[in-house]
Amino acid sequence: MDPASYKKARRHFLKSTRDRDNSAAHSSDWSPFRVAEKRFKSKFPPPDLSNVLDLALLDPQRIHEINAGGWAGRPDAFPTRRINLFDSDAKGYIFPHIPGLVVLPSFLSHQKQKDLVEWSLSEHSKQPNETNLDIHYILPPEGVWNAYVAAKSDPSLDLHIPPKSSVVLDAFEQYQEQESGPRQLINNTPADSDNFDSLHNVPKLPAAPSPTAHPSSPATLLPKLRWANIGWFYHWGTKQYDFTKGKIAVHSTIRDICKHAVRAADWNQVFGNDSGDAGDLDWGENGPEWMDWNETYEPDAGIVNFYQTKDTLMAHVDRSEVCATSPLVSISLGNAAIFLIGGPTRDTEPSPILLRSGDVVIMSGPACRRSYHGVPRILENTLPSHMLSTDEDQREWELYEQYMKTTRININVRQVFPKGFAPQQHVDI
Ligand SMILES: O=C(O)CCC(=O)C(=O)O
Ligand SMILES: [Fe+2]
Repeated sequence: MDPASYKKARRHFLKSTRDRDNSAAHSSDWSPFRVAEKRFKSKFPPPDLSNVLDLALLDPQRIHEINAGGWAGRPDAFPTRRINLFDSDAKGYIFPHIPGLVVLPSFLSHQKQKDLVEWSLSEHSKQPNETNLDIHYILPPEGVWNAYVAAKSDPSLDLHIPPKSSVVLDAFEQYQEQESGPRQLINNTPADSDNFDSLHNVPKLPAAPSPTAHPSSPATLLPKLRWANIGWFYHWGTKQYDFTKGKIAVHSTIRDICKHAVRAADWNQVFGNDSGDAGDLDWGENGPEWMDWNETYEPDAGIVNFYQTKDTLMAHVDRSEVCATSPLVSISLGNAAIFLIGGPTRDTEPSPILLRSGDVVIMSGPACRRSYHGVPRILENTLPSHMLSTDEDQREWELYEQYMKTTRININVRQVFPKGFAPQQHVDI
């Protein structure tokens, strides 16, 4: 080795050793949740999934889907219990150490999964529903997906979507631009019925558009679509809902699926006297509410998350909803993911669960509903074959298939207010 190459190789070796030592020093400070996130994020070497719960392995009809994707966990990674489901051929599972978590693998038919992908992109990701792209771009009314499809079929219809920062700002907007500093992590106060008025009165400034965004085609913006709001508007800056913008009804397709999932679960097995630790939960002043969910559960907010295979969702708690115990229903579509769920702080060791297309997760009750959770990994190349186009839908589905090859969609639906509660009657809106 010539002296220059030797020096270079040595520098590289010393640097990588130093980096390793530094990260080792930090890793002792990492919370168990952070350690798990790091482990599942790793591309080289790929993560070991032997401690990941994979309930699809219990279903002979899903063996092809599991083998084709090349990733599998274990059906017994941690203790589970089967529960009865009403009015559904699917199966339900609960977990003694996470009271209130219910997983319904394959709850949605293959056709329903395709319908929901279509709904998420074509019907929902456009005005009046807000998306992350609306913060930075003046999107056409048909939304980024439909603009992309139109340009594919006729290139003369391709658009240059202008960024908002190129638009001349009025004085008020300029003032807001100056006010908004670097992005800060906001630890929001958990909402409840007593602090509703004070949270509602916190000013909610619009997010500042990126000054570096430039005119872009729908095809370049589509992979940057990250979320689309459902129902009550969520304000990311304060992590609170903004009731001044009014309410958009939750689409009947989504509402029906969520209600069906909540009615299907036998809540007596989840929270009743024979449910072990779940019987000791602190439900707050109104006491246990699960007995009434068949009547009182009414979704009114949520988000559609779009993940490209490199994307992750860091550990968080969804605590902006006044209803702190009512079910949150979460639908997985497309590529599979590792979902981590822990406890009230990041110091609880999280349980990893492999979620596949068509699976539904319900987070409910005082413990689970306010537990840390996140998605550290989308498992690449796991789009199941039933999400590919068929002879019949070849033309319409081709672009969906292409997009979904690198995508996972999660429809995450919540209840902010008790059924029938109208915030307009409590504050000036
Ligand atoms: O993608 C998921 O499975 C979870 C999403 C989530 O936790 C959220 O949107 O709050
Ligand atoms: Fe969440």
